[in-house]
Amino acid sequence: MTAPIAIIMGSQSDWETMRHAAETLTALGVAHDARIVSAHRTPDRLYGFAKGAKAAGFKVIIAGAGGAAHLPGMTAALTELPVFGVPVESKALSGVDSLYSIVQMPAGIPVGTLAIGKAGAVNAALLAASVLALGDDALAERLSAWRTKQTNAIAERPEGAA
Ligand SMILES: Nc1c(C(=O)O)ncn1[C@@H]1O[C@H](COP(=O)(O)O)[C@@H](O)[C@H]1O
Repeated sequence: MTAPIAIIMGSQSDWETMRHAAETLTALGVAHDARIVSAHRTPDRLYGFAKGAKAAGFKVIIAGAGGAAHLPGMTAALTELPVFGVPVESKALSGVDSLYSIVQMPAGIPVGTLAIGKAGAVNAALLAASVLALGDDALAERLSAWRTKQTNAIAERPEGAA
């Protein structure tokens, strides 16, 4: 059976960021499939993946890319599955280029755009899991437990305070 969530990224170099989405999904017990797909460098692979994603059984796509980050938008243009875009932090412009490339989609082709970098990758995974949890009570409970654990890990007083 195909994993319900695809994590795609434009380059191997994005894995350092996108692995945080994979690790969050693993912590939630959600199966996922990570792949390198580039609108620029492997356009045929992107077309085949995005056109076939729904039939393959994917429910949500997380797409991370940096710089001229066309991957999330092009993926959304080719499938009606929900697409969450993660702007990868670029060297030249610190990810602002990635963010702007992903966030300003024209009306009609939506990409849910997250924050730049690790926080965006983690939150993309949590959002994707929330979508799946609408039809999966056991996952909804695991998500709730994940939140509780996070809350409990935060101390009430800062270390070093008198
Ligand atoms: N933005 C895109 C796309 C795309 O949008 O199709 N394909 C690769 N890239 C990005 O190029 C950056 C540099 O890639 P390299 O490190 O391979 O040179 C990566 O962040 C990747 O996401």
